[in-house]
Amino acid sequence: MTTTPTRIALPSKGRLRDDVLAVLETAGYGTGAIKGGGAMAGDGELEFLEMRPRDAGAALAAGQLAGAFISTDIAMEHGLEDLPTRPLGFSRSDLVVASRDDDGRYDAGDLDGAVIATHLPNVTRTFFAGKGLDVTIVEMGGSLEGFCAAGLADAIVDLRETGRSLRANRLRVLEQIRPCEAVFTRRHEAAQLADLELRMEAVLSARQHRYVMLHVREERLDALRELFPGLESPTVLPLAARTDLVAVHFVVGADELWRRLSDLRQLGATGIVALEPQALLD
Ligand SMILES: Nc1ncnc2c1ncn2[C@@H]1O[C@H](COP(=O)(O)OP(=O)(O)OP(=O)(O)O)[C@@H](O)[C@H]1O
Ligand SMILES: O=P(O)(O)OC[C@H]1O[C@H](OP(=O)(O)OP(=O)(O)O)[C@H](O)[C@@H]1O
Repeated sequence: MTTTPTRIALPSKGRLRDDVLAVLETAGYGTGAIKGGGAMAGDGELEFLEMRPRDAGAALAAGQLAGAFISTDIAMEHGLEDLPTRPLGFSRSDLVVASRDDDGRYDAGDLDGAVIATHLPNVTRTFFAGKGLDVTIVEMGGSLEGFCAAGLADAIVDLRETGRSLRANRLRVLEQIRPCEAVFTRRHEAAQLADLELRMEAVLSARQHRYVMLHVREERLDALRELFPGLESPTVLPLAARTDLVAVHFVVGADELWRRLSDLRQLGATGIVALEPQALLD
């Protein structure tokens, strides 16, 4: 019996591509054959197709894909927000409304009758309609900030990461619409997709944690548990030729480890090694 491959879109270029490929590679999907040249057959059950994220959003909305690596803003634009979605924690930005900093406007409510440039016409239409404002939308593919700075639009609906592009064009934020990041969105329930999500979950969770090994006096184990409240049952191992110390292995959040490192020292911990796990599932 032949099975139909489950088609997943990967970013063919742009900001999402490298991070998505890195997650897939760590999750054991060989990405060596993904070279920006189009389709890549996967393991016979999953087929990865390289597409612009925008096109992937449109294809997913049209029911032509099982899933896609896209972003919050693209999912909003194509009405995909109700599909099962896994945030990926990278390519974070804010979707904002911005206008020139000397135009006397103070919030988005000041834009009735205005011309708005955007890459996201549906999101923009819905946003202003929700406020009861009548605007003219100019859909663009290129840089929006310069267009607005030149007076060709009254405002833009665009992403802000560092704010550098807005500052360079003397624009300021009138309203934040919502935070955005890379996401995996799927349309189907399939075992291969559940497996992909589980593997990604393990990789993404592992990135936030550290596997810690250290030596400490046995009578300090309770104090160690108090330092890390989530640490109920660390692995405690004897050390060769040492009766005064034990080895302790445990997993903690990466942030928590750095916050507590000097406390660990004060507890008398030595031989501290922290590694990033490849996979972590509770
Ligand atoms: N400055 C940024 N900071 C963080 N994330 C961003 C930034 N710009 C874009 N992104 C995110 O990356 C996604 C893809 O953007 P990218 O520019 O790679 O593709 P695109 O806009 O579809 O490009 P093109 O239209 O040229 O194919 C966006 O939908 C957005 O979520
Ligand atoms: O707040 P910042 O860090 O400046 O990032 C925001 C900019 O990044 C994106 O554009 P991108 O750089 O992808 O290229 P584009 O201008 O060609 O759309 C976005 O459309 C903004 O223009």
